[in-house]
Amino acid sequence: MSLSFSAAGLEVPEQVRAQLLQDDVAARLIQKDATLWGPEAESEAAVRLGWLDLPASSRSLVAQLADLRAELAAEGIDRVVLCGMGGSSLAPEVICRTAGVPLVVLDTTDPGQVTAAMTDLERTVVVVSSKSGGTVETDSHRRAFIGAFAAAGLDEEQIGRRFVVVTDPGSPLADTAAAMGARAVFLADPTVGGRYSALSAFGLVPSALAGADVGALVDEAEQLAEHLGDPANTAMELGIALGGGFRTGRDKLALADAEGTAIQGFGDWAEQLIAESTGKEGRGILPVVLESVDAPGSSGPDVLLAVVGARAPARGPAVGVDGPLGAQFLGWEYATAVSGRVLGINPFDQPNVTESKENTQAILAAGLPDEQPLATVGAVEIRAAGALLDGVDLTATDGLRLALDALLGAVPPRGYLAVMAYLDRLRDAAAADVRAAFARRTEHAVTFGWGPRFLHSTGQYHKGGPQSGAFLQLTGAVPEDLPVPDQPYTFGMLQAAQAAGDRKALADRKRPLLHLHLVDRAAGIGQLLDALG
Ligand SMILES: O=P(O)(O)OC[C@H]1O[C@](O)(CO)[C@@H](O)[C@@H]1O
Repeated sequence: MSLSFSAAGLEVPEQVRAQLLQDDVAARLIQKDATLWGPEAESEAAVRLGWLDLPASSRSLVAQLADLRAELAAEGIDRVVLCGMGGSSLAPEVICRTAGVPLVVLDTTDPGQVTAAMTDLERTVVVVSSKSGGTVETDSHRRAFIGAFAAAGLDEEQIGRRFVVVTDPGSPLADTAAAMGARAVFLADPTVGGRYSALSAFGLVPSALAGADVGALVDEAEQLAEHLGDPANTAMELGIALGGGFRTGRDKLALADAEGTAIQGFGDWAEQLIAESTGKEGRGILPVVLESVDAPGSSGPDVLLAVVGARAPARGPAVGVDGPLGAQFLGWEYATAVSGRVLGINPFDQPNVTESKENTQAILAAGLPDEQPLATVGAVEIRAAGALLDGVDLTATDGLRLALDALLGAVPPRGYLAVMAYLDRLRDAAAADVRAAFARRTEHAVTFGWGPRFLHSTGQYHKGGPQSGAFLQLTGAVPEDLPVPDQPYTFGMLQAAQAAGDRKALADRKRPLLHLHLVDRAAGIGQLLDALG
């Protein structure tokens, strides 16, 4: 089966469909017509449409990866750790979860989570994936693992053999990989952007090494690719729904895996694709990843529900996209590119992501800010930007709830609340429950992201999209920090600088922001959930 599309209760302005048809968008897209997104996007689009070729061009990787997996297995190496951010790790995570094979994904700077990944080293291979080769999180992971292997007694040559690298040709990481004698280096197609790279070496290498059937993924995508020139193909229908939903005020896309579907966690991948592609120039579609189809936030006046792995629920407004994972990846990429044309933006750049990165670097160089809490309630230090908490009695017994209510009250009409947790997403997993707890208390869309991972995803939308967000930042105490070898900072300092850098980017935009620092993470999360009822 390829991909099927269904919709319920969604009224798409006829003009959206008619215009796409009249402009011959389906045929022009598969011919890689870089003029589809306007003159300003043309030069970027000209070097960003290679993802359309991947169902054919990635096939040669399949046998090569099976051989590499067998070679590693023969040496007793069967545990795969993937270091990569955003487009360099989100697809492998969905692929491996869906296939039910273990893959340790490191897309964090949390010292506890990084330390916990450095176990079972005798059977571990580390895949370092970075398109640019310059992403600080990924480079820090690479350094930490080199240190850990050395501490375990491996010599330089043996250490190099524990690394597999995926990067673009000519990137600094390609040089580093050669210098460290990496076991294998996969140079990806540079005309494929990070969030469109699921079916490239970025998606396939770690997944295949972990044991997923990547040949099947390529087959599934290829079956859909054959139809993409058809003006009424299913991916085009999805693109029309996304763009048409936006035009009718449904600019929040609630994403859920269908109950019982084999596909696991698709929303986290689609979130980056949609947020980074469309959230710019003051507009965009905000993806809201739901815990289930019926979770709070699945409906609302500005919400379009998208169910992955089933038909659209009759209650609508909703779309359903059914079909295997390989086809889903390609179909959503195509639909996002189409919706970019409807929105009138360039779906291939991420102009506001560098800002937080630059803030992080500046803070690391200048030293972390010394911020004093406005109040401490149990395990939670309350900090805020601007006048958000003016007049709020934080000394009251329910001071924390009052602060949270003040934040909710600051969400503008048709706005959203973003919860951003710079915590350990395994040990502090309960923090994610905050999303549904908030969503039960408000009509506004509520999103949740783990920092710094969301900086490479919804972070673009927060800063480049409509300025209608209110933000809750969670940070936590670091009981045991971890050095980043040969750098003047630790993981804990990097994590804190990333959080502070993003606070600055949001404060510069005068966005309402509440910062809660959990001096005891588990107790603080519990308190927060209690306060939200
Ligand atoms: O693969 P890289 O270059 O390390 O980038 C990781 C991620 O960072 C971003 O470039 C921007 O945050 C994403 O678009 C990308 O997927």
